[in-house]
Amino acid sequence: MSGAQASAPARPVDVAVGILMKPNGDVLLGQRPAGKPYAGYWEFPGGKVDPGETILEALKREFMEELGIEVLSADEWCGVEHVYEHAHVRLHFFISREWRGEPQSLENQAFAWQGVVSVEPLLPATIPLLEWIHR
Ligand SMILES: Nc1nc2c([nH]c(=O)n2[C@H]2C[C@H](O)[C@@H](COP(=O)(O)OP(=O)(O)OP(=O)(O)O)O2)c(=O)[nH]1
Repeated sequence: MSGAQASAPARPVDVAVGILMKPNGDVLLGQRPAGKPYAGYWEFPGGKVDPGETILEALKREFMEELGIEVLSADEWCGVEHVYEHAHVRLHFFISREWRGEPQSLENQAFAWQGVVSVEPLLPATIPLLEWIHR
């Protein structure tokens, strides 16, 4: 392989991310479990889109797998690309105000409802979103 090929950026991986928002503006954050890159960092729940899945389908699947929550509706809000050492990701952020169920820690992760987000550290690509949410 030539040097040019070796350093070419990998195609971004699509990630579906959901911001559950209560009527009072509180949002749900989760802490990345041990064994994943950036373990212990806080993020909005979500995960990678599987082949053949729409982004919304991935969002619903991840919320069910991680938290036992059925997302009833979600609006696509914004997209952010970020290059980490472990991956180049394209994050698709959705806001949901309609879901069924209470969050459960199905992957042994911590989670927290936050008004003013005070958990840390946060995943680097997620930090700017917190400012935008409250605008
Ligand atoms: N869920 C989520 N991922 C985020 C956020 N911000 C951010 O940079 N990411 C990045 C971290 C990861 O590189 C990627 C999500 O991939 P992941 O590894 O958590 O996905 P997954 O649950 O499908 O993981 P796996 O099955 O491969 O273990 O997106 C965020 O707010 N929420």
